[in-house]
Amino acid sequence: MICGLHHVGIAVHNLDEAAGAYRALGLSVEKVETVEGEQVRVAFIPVGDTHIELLEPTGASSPVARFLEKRGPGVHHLCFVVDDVAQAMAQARAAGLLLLDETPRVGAGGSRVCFIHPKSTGGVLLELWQDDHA
Ligand SMILES: C[C@@H](C(=O)O)C(=O)SCCNC(=O)CCNC(=O)[C@H](O)C(C)(C)COP(=O)(O)OP(=O)(O)OC[C@H]1O[C@@H](n2cnc3c(N)ncnc32)[C@H](O)[C@@H]1OP(=O)(O)O
Ligand SMILES: [Co+2]
Repeated sequence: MICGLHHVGIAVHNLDEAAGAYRALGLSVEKVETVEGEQVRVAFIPVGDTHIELLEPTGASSPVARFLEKRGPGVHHLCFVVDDVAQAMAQARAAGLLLLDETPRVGAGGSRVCFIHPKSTGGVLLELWQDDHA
């Protein structure tokens, strides 16, 4: 079951520079971490019940580096919080969506996540997120 919008992922060349615009609006940047598996450095900016996730690539083969090359900086994905990622994946698979993961991968903060290919969702990369520490 989808419980909410956890974050909107934004691809940026430089996380610290990009954070400036959000700080100028009075938002605060929290939880900066590197997620090795995705080759990204991320920062979470709380906004009400959801977050902005800034994504800076840490290597040339990062999916975010490829995105920046092809499309430039901007909105990269939407991430839904789910109560049971395995169940949400099974539901998405049964509906014919193209999952990028057979089993959940490790996301930010040790979450368990799965991505859904944008070509099966009308052009938007989706992430399903189960937070076991919440
Ligand atoms: C830390 C973690 C977390 O929050 O916990 C994160 O979010 S990590 C976030 C970073 N990690 C990820 O994104 C992991 C999952 N992503 C991937 O595996 C990849 O980025 C893909 C989504 C498969 C796309 O890769 P790639 O561009 O190499 O594939 P492709 O050549 O098959 O691309 C097919 C088409 O999708 C488009 N495309 C690529 N990325 C897109 C995106 N983010 N949103 C919408 N469209 C996108 C391409 O421009 C291309 O369009 P045309 O055909 O029209 O040219
Ligand atoms: Co994300």
